[in-house]
Formats: sequence, structure tokens, C-alpha cells
Amino acid sequence: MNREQMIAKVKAEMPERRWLHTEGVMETAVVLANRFGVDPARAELAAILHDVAKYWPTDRMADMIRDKGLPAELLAYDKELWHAPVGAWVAEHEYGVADPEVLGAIRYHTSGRRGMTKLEKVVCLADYMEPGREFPGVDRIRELSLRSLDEALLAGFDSTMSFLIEKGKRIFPLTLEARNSLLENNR
Ligand SMILES: Nc1ncnc2c1ncn2[C@@H]1O[C@H](COP(=O)(O)OP(=O)(O)O)[C@@H](O)[C@H]1O
Repeated sequence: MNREQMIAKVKAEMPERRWLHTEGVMETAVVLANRFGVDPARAELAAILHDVAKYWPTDRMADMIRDKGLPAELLAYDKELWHAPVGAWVAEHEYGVADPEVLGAIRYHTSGRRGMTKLEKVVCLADYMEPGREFPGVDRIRELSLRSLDEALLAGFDSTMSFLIEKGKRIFPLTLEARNSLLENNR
């Protein structure tokens, strides 16, 4: 499947506004990749596919998590997390993506994880700060991203965790581990 065919297929999986978000993530991921020494083609590929499963019905995602042996503990946490590992499975099996780094960037784009690769960081950060994003603190994340991939991503995880605490929601531990790991690296 070439780039244009892939884009057409992903676009058909989501409403127009989510495709605009995806385009924003693609552009931002390429800029960040060039800035921080990551292959921009891989960053763009992960960005194209990162939300491919975002609009799947909840039951379909849950079935896939169970049937394909994806981490079952996800089922106890916010459904917003599920599309990322499901998307990585879809990217591999329905779009023929074989690059494990690209698949990792899709799999961890929402939660993060301990010891993220630079490509994973770039895609996760691009998802936080693409031009269409508006939430308190996003401009600070954009500013930090001009000089530090880790500090900008840390600010992103801080904002997600504060949001979840404010809403009284459970925090999926990978995000906490991702945040701790960034703090350990920056010491
Ligand atoms: N560690 C976490 N624990 C629980 N829910 C989380 C965690 N990280 C992210 N989320 C949920 O996922 C949402 C992020 O979704 P969003 O950024 O819109 O999706 P996408 O990553 O596809 O752009 C957060 O608003 C929050 O509800």
C-alpha cells in the first residue's frame, strides 16, 4: 500500500475533524522529528495511523484486546486508551506496517511508557501540541518543544494526569511510569 492509498483508507475510518487532527499530528511530527534527529518518514507514517481505531465501537476494541492478546489490564481503564494498542495491531495486520518502532509509536501514543524511544516521544508530543489542540497549558508545551523533547512531553503528561485527577478518574500506570522515567533522565 502506498502513502496515498493509506491516507485514503485511514481518512475513511474517521470524521473530517479527526482527519484534520491527524494532518496536524503528521505535520507536527515531521517538524519535531527533524528538530530532534528522528527519521521524519517514520514519524509521519506513525502519525498517519495513530488514530486509525479511534472511532471503532467500544465492543469491537474490547473484543480485539481480548482476542489478539493485547494487554487486558487496559479494559479496567478509560476507553480513550484502547484505540492506541488496537491501532498498532491494525497498522501491522491491515496496513502491512512491519517496522517495530513505528508500531511502538502508535501503541504508546496515548499512554506513553517507561523508556520511550525518540520516535515514540515525537509522535506522542505531536499528538499533544498539533495546531488544532486547545487546552490549558498547550502553549507552554509548544514553547518547551522548541528546545526540549523531554521537557515538553513531561508537561504533556503532567497536564493529562492533572486532568484525570481533577475528573476523579483512574490513571493508567504506564503514563505515571513514562513521567517518572522522563524525570529520572533529566536529573
Ligand atoms: N494514563 C491514563 N489513564 C487514564 N486515561 C488516560 C491516560 N492517558 C490518557 N488518558 C485518556 O485519554 C485521553 C487522551 O485522548 P486523546 O488525546 O484525545 O486521544 P488521542 O491520543 O488519540 O489523540 C485523555 O483525555 C484521557 O481521558
